[in-house]
Order: sequence, then C-alpha cells, then structure tokens
Amino acid sequence: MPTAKNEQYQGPERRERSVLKKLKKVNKKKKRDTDDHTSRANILFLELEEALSTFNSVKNTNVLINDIQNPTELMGNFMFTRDRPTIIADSVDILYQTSEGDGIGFVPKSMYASPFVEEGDDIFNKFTAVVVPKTIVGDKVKIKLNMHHQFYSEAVLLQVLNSNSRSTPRKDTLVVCQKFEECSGCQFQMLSYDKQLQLKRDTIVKAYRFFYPELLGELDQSEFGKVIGCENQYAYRTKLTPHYKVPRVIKNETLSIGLNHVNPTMQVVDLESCAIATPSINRALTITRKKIKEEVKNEPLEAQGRQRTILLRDGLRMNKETGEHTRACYGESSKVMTEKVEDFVFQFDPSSFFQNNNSILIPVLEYIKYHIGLGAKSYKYLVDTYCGVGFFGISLSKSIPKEGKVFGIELSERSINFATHNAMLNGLEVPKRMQFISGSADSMFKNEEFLNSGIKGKESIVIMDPSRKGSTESFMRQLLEFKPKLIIYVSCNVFTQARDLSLFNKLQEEGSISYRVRDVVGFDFFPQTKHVETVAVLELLD
Ligand SMILES: C[S@@+](CC[C@H](N)C(=O)[O-])C[C@H]1O[C@@H](n2cnc3c(N)ncnc32)[C@H](O)[C@@H]1O
Repeated sequence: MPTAKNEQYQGPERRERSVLKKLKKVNKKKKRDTDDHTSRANILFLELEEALSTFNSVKNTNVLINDIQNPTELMGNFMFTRDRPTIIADSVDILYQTSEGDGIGFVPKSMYASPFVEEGDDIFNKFTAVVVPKTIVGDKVKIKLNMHHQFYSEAVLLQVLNSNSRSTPRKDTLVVCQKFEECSGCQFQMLSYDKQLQLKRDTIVKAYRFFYPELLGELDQSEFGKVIGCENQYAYRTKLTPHYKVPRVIKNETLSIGLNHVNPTMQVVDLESCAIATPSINRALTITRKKIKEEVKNEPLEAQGRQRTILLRDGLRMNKETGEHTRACYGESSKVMTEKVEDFVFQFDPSSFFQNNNSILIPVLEYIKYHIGLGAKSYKYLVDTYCGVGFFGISLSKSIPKEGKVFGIELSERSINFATHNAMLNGLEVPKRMQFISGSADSMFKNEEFLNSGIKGKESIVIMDPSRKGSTESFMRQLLEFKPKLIIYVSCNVFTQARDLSLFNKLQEEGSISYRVRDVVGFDFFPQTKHVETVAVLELLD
C-alpha cells in the first residue's frame, strides 16, 4: 500500500513561481509532439492507453485516460529532487511492457495524493500510472514514486517481491553485471534469451499495430516480426561512450566514469567494465579510467562540473611484420578504424557511423542476399541510400552482375570519402562499378550524378538504412516514382519504419503502382538491451 513517509512536507502553498515555470519547461520536453507521432512521448502515451486497457480488463474496471492524468499541483510537488515527498508503493503489479523495456503498473491516487493536490481535486477512483525501469510483466514490486508527468509518474524499483515465483519470467540469477540495477545500458539481463527475443518481437508487432495496422492483417502472423538472435549475447559491443563529470573540488564530489543511471536524478554509474562490450574495450576502459582519475586533479576551475564523453571503439590492428590481425581499442584521436566483415575490409574514422556488433552482420547480409537471390536475374543495380561508409553497398556488391553498378548516397562527406576509399580498398572499380556521392537522400533521385549514372528503377534494388528518425515523405515519394523492383528497409527504430512504410502504402494507393511487403523480421544487434533492428522487404508486383 502506498504511504506518505515525509511528515514534514509543507504542501503546495510553499511552492514558488519557479516551480510552475520549471514544470512548464519539463512538460514541454515530455509533451507529445503532434507533428511527430513517433516521438518517444507519443509512443509512451499510446502505450499508456494500452496499459490502461489491460488494467481495466484485469481489474474489471473502467478507468479512463483522464483518470490517470496528474493534476498540476501534484506534478509541481514531485518536481524537485531535494524536497520531493517520499512515497513508497509497497505492492504494485507490473501489467504492461513498454518498448523502452520498462514495466507499467497502477497506483490508486487515494493512497498518497491527497496532501499534494489542491482542495477540491477529486482523487477518488483516480490512478497514477507508474513507469518502472528493470521490471517485467508478471513482477510484483515495491517502488518509490519520483517525478510526475501529465499521464504517468517515473518510479524507482526498490524490491521485486515475487522474484523466485513462477508468476514472473524473471530469473535474477542470470544477471551478469553487478551494476545492472543502476545502469541504464541494459534492460533485460534478468531474462532468458528466448524471452528477450520474444519481447523484441512484441515491440515490432506493436510498432506496426500503432503506425501501419493494415499490414498486420495482410501478412502471416505466425512469422511476422520474428527476431533472429545473435550468436554473442555478451562481449559484442564494439563501441562504448562512457561519460563523467569533472568533479567540483569545492563540493567534494567524487568521480564516476560510466553510463547514465537508470534514475535520471542520479549521477553516472561508475563502471569498471561493461558486460556487453568487447574485451578490448574493457581493457581500454581500465587504462582510460586510471588516466582520467590522475589527470582530473589538474583540471582548471572553469572545467569543474563539465560533462565529458569518452569514445572507445574496437577494431582490427594489423601486425605489419606477420600480417596477422588482432583486435584493439581506439579512441577519438585515432585516425582510422579497420573492420572486416566476410571478405570485405572497411575503414572509417572513429566518429563515423559503423555497425556496433560484428557477430550479427553476417546473418543480416545472408538474409538480404536470400531476398535478392529470389529475383537475382532481374537486378542490375544496387542503390544504397543513407549508406554511411558503404557497408551494405560494398558487402552486397557481389549480389549484382559485374556489368551492374552500386550507387550510394550519404549526408556526411567524411563518411562518403571513406565509402569511396573502401570500394577501392576492396578492389571494386570506382566510379564505373561503385559510385558514392555526398548529399541528402531526400533529393537522391533528382540528383544530377544519379540521373547521369543511367540507373533504372526497373532493374534496381534500393537499400535504405536511415537513422532513428526514419525517412521523409520527400524520399518516399521519389522512391515510388523511381519504382525499384526490390526495396530493403533496414531500421534501428521500428516505429519510424512502420510510419514510413504506411505512408509509402498510402502514396502508392494514390497511383497505380503496387508493392507488396514480402517480409518484416528483427535482428538482435544488442542482446540484453531494449533495442531491436528490423529489416522489411518490399517487392514490386508485375
Ligand atoms: C543508421 S546509419 C546507416 C549507415 C550505413 N547504412 C551502415 O550500415 O553503416 C544512417 C546514416 O544515414 C546518414 N544520414 C542521415 N540523414 C541522411 C540524409 N538525409 N541523407 C543521406 N544520409 C543521411 C547518417 O549520416 C548515417 O551515416
């Protein structure tokens, strides 16, 4: 049962105007963005609606979304870390899983809120939706309520009450990292790998349910969104960016170097090693931490309190005498990284984008090659959009005939220079067989160099691999006009992928072009975490 533990708490009348000002600012940040339906805040809102519906069916009630809205005064009272009331909810059932990997439960407002709302605010039959990191559907938990937002409250997990029971899939003995409870890096170490893959599949299905529900009716539900697992479930991450804050001597602050705390009000979690990072990154982390701890004493006064981020990247190092490769860690100051995937070698500078888990890349390429293989004879060109340093274009170059061509576009000029360099490094003829240009994919199909290349949609495969925010209407319109035979959409944010493909579907319905989504699958690039990559394959029907 929730209990108000802070008897000294003075109530809303002592709040200053600054509270409301800050509240406005925080809410603006967390506010649902009506222009971008796939923003985190919007997705969480849709998830809260679904969670509420689960709550109603489990409890046989009819609580409405307005009944979980938090009054302004309540939000104001839970705003500041320093004098926030301590409210503990002793037993909350986790009923719903968010795509961020958190659990959602509900706490009756009548149990704790009356001292913190205005007189006359009716809190009877009203609930607070609590979003609790590191929890899973089936858990019964003891939590502390933190910051309140318009439709939910953040909460801190204090104890899982049913850890060893069959009512939860949780198996705490599986947790490898000592800092798992605090660190925001991983969400699922307490779950079997099969359960992790199932949750990721749920996220894929959810994304399409929210943004492209028609597709769910069209495809075979027993296969849709299946997630292909990764061979290495730990020690796979080839990039780590730990942070630290230069301590303030005057405040006697200690130095922590690591990843963000799961509770946003806490400082970064001090990590001596990271279980999902590769051994060479962990070796470098030990050395870097020691060095920073020594050097931080000499930081000038004005640097105190500043946030710093360290870049650690694992790559190949070649022994010039023996020609042998070993793995080593590189930092920001390194000039060039080298990676090998299948028979192809890639070079790039440490700050450029390159996939962070080598052990999943071969299954991804095999999957794409399989789909190219289904219609191999009809493809001559591969158009690699959002191509980075040329990973897909180069890795798939053998899937098209020798007289064909790979054409890539990428916003970052630095990456595109490496893409051209990588094509030559792998013995591929530039620009006859491989051509990479810098520019926005938004205007790709109107680009003069592209138009001059003679590439025709009817003999082309288009790979698109945008960043988390997904693609744009302008790109999708041009893609439709270009009319490639096969489209392979690789995504690190399935919500924007579903949105883009739904738009593509609407656009094609306006014309007479007809594409069919052949398949949507997930790949587990980041075991132990909430993340999932998806690949959607679309084919042009004759
Ligand atoms: C997820 S990465 C994929 C890179 C590459 N396909 C790979 O697998 O290594 C997305 C890439 O899209 C690029 N990008 C972002 N917006 C773009 C745009 N409007 N036009 C072209 N490239 C863009 C980014 O710089 C980044 O390199």
